[in-house]
Amino acid sequence: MSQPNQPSQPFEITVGNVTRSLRLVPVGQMGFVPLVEFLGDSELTRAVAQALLPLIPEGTEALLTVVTNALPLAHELSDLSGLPYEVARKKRRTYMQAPLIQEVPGLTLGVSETLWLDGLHARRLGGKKVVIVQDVIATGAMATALARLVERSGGTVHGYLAAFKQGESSLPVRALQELPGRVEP
Ligand SMILES: Nc1ncnc2[nH]cnc12
Repeated sequence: MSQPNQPSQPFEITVGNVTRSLRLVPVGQMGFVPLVEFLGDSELTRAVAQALLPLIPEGTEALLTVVTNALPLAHELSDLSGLPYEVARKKRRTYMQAPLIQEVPGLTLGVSETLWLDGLHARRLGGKKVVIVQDVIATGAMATALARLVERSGGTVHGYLAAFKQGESSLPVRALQELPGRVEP
């Protein structure tokens, strides 16, 4: 059943020669936001990674992302740039060794979450200049939690890259485009 105040117009984005109509999804009190989906869309993922490539700060030595939607993007960016990447999980896995555990307060598309970074992977970030890679940076809560994981791993945060920025966060984010933070029905 469609929701009473569902906006009917999707939000259109173009990156390189790829255009997508993003459907608007309801989020808490924010109204509706255009949903960015990289999963299952290798064409958009590649176009975004290619566009982000020149935005990777000089001197970057590694990338850090978080499951799930940003993962294909980080993978593609790693492939194009030759930079290694690490991935924070949202579930504990039994094979993790001394994982770093980091709480993320309330997120745009959900409630609070916990991040898990395998100790073996954390060690690979040690002493490195690390750039955080995300699909969308909205409040910056996830980006800040990832930054804490970098610091706790002994690395330094060298920048924040996102395909899209949404609303105002105080972080120095490099993004391709702005998404409307709230779409009125
Ligand atoms: N618009 C959006 N699409 C996908 N993931 C998001 N996370 C926060 N905002 C988002």
